[in-house]
Amino acid sequence: MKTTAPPPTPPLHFVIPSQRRHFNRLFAVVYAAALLFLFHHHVLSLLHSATITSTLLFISDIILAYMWSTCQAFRMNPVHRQSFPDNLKKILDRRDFPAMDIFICTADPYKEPPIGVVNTALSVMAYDYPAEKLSIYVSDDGGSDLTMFAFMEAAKFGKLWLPFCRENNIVDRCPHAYFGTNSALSAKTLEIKMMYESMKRKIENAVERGKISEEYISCEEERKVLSQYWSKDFSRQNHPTIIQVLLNSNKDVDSTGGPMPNVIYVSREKRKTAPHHFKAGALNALLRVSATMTNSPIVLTLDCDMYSNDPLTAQRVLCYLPNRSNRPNCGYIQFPQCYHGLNEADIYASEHKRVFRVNPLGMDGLKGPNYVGTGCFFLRRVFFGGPSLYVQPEIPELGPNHVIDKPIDGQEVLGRAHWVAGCNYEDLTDWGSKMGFRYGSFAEDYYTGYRLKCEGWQSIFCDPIRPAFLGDVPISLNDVLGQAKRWSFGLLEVAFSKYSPITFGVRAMGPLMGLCYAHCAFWPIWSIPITIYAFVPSLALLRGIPIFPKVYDPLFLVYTFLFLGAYGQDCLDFISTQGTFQRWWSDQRMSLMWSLSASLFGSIEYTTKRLGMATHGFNVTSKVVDDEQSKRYDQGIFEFGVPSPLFVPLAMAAILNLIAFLSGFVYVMKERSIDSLFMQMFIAGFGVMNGLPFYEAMVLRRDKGRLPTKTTITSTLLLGVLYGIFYFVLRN
Ligand SMILES: O=c1ccn([C@@H]2O[C@H](COP(=O)(O)OP(=O)(O)O[C@H]3O[C@H](CO)[C@@H](O)[C@H](O)[C@H]3O)[C@@H](O)[C@H]2O)c(=O)[nH]1
Ligand SMILES: [Mn+2]
Repeated sequence: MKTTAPPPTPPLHFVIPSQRRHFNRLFAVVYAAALLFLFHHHVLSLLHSATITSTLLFISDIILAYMWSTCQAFRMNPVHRQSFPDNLKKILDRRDFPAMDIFICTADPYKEPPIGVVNTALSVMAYDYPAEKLSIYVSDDGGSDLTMFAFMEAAKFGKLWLPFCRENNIVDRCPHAYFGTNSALSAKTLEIKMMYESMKRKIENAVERGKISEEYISCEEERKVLSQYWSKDFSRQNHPTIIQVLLNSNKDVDSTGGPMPNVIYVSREKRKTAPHHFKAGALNALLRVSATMTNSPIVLTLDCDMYSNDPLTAQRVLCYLPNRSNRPNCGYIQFPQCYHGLNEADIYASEHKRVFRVNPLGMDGLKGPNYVGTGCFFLRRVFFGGPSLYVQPEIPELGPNHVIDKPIDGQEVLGRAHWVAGCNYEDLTDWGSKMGFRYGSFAEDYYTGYRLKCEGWQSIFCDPIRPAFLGDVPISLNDVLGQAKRWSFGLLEVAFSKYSPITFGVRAMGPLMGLCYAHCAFWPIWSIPITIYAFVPSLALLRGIPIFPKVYDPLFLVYTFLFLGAYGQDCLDFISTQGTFQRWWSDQRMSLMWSLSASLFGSIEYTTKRLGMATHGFNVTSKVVDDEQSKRYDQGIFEFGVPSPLFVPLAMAAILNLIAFLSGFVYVMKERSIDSLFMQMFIAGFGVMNGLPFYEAMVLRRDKGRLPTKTTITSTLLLGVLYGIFYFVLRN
């Protein structure tokens, strides 16, 4: 009898190990040997005569060596993936696509303009996916009628926008992005554009005036909903739960009669007496509310400033989830954070290429990337214990297998939804500790992903050529540093907790994965060596004191190799992930600035918190753009403007390095030899190169974004004090 082979199934994805792994492994061995040589020398010279400078340099080099060694874990086995959503239809009928719940967080209508949040929502409502299987949940931690109003408008506009995208096969399904880039418009398109502009005007007008004009409220029903916000004791920190089903896929249809996705607005209850755990708390409230209403097996989390850039993304995820990935226990698919509107040099290194694009490739070759807070599709099941250890929620209706057979706008469902969004609901439950998004760190994304990995979940990194999501970046240096300060704080909370990756993580998920997480958690301690290297060599240079080996010393070669090796490899990693040399230069400069300022302040704040001296809140990054600021940003000019303490250590280092370099030059001319001071001259010169935007902002610029004179003066005075201390220390 003839047997016929089953028809070959077309591939949904494949994975290719990076060729670079061989080189990386070899290079790691050579580099480690050089490090041993350096430390051999350090120990000998400390034993011989320990000075303050040599001790400080020793400490710096230990930390740098720690950062380098842990970083190697990312380099041992990077992989690249490709997925083929086009093949999906040959395997899976559209009717069998799993349902998805999409969470969008917003927290402040003045820092996060509602029109932006609406654009994000519309971009995912218009996914190329059966609309009735999508439910969009908006979490409004700002408890604002402005956001509610914006979404009422969006629900109406969506009924035109979705069929329009479908019929015209639009790829940019974020209206703002679409109308911003397309100029030749047909009559139909112009009509939609006018509708969009009119919605935008209303929403922006309401935000500008802080209240919604009478003429914008089109019916009694809308007034009733909005008036909930207008009661006397309603405030952002004190209000009852508001849940509003704005679109119901069982009832609402678009302008062509096709189904619409569910759109549900949620503002969880807030009381001043109950902790609300910031974004993690908001996401957990959404997890529960959505469980009572739709309970889809797949959950996407999105920040309000990150819109979908590719309608196929939800289908792409089905190439991996559920159970199609060859990776056992794969619990989530993470897309990188990519951004639009970066200036050419990306002066603030807002791409965060290492964190979002390079390191995840390395982790994907192990057990998968970490969660980065947005653009991540989870199996709902991951929020209820490890793959083989189910943690039962306190009521069975919240469990991932619970089936809902009641209408989402019925009393029974809504009643339960309100109850689980209550601010005391989590008391005495496992939410935030064993269930849901984890509490205890401002980097709730990092921490949650980390704990899921410890429980045995794995993940997949998906970085398609057309970015799946595009986000906004902060465009002032103060915002950029403020954001990095919050991250530093959050990471230290994990690094020094009982779940520290270095002790707990390494055991729970194996050495290489553990080292990856340990590298990130301790990232803020870069501030120690960078601060020391920014100040100590130059202070010594000012007084003509050599502290490094002379040029013909073999140790000089070791230093050169270590510096060039680390920088060179970093540059290679960066450029080979669609980077340019110019952007790499910005990236290395920002790394120095984050360490010297954001991490330094983050560490100080963390210490004061641990000592019980202060408490801190989650400072939401502003997404509002000032026209003048934005013009300067586009020209690649640094934006200082405000007299922020975050600028002070940076300005101090910039000034010191310049003076030291010049005075070093004078010494060298006098002595007619550069041998003993070369390394310090080089370090100061390097500081000057990186400090160029500062000199310009202090002296040459006259625009509003210059460095405030107050900051320059403060920095100079503090530098004087530092020099005084150093002078005193060196004499003794
Ligand atoms: O109490 C809060 C505070 C914030 N958010 C939301 O959290 C998101 C992220 O806040 P944002 O100020 O934009 O933080 P970023 O620094 O830009 O975000 C990065 O860092 C955060 C952790 O610090 C992660 O949650 C983000 O996903 C990640 O993009 C936004 O959608 C906010 O609306 C809330 O819902 N409730
Ligand atoms: Mn953000």
